[in-house]
Amino acid sequence: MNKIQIEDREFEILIENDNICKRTRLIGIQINLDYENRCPLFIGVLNGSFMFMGDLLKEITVSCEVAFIQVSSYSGAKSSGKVKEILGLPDDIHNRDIIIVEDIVDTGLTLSHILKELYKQKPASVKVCSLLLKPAALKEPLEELEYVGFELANDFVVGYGLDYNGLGRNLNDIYRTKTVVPSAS
Ligand SMILES: O=P(O)(O)OC[C@H]1O[C@H](OP(=O)(O)OP(=O)(O)O)[C@H](O)[C@@H]1O
Ligand SMILES: Nc1nc2[nH]cnc2c(=O)[nH]1
Repeated sequence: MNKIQIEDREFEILIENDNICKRTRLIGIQINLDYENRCPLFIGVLNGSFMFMGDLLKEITVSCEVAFIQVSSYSGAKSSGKVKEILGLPDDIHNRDIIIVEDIVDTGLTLSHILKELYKQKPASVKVCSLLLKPAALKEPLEELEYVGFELANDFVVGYGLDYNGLGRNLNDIYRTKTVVPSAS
């Protein structure tokens, strides 16, 4: 299935599931080496990370724990407008080795916010593992970004956990918005 339609948008295939699995296996091997004799706590950022987290964890052989958080945006009472709240953040991460698992890092703003909250509990270490990264969209460098599956251009992508209007998360492959070729006139 090279082209798909979700609501008003057409998408074309970008990364096949086979390649995602191969890359995930390599990331898993690297994490197993880096965390030998440690017990990292993997924290997945919902909703998008659920599929990557599941497949990544199958490759992890070191002793580890798993948790999930969700970052919700809502209009707070503050006049500054949007406030982001982190739901489900474990409160016992002092001195723990944390690996945050994301499906995608785009501007990096979501991660920056999560990292700021995590550091308040003084963990031993924090690294980020993201399946996808859009380097050109990053607002500022993220030194915690240690494991990256694929670097992308600034296209909107869906599938393998990522959604368009809530749809497409169940797709096995990753698709990008089809480039519209202007018709000659
Ligand atoms: O780097 P950023 O520009 O902050 O974007 C990255 C965030 O966007 C997506 O989540 P989204 O808010 O779409 O929620 P979802 O995971 O529930 O789809 C993704 O899962 C990241 O958490
Ligand atoms: N589905 C989806 N969510 C995102 N969040 C940040 N960038 C993206 C993207 O390209 N696709």
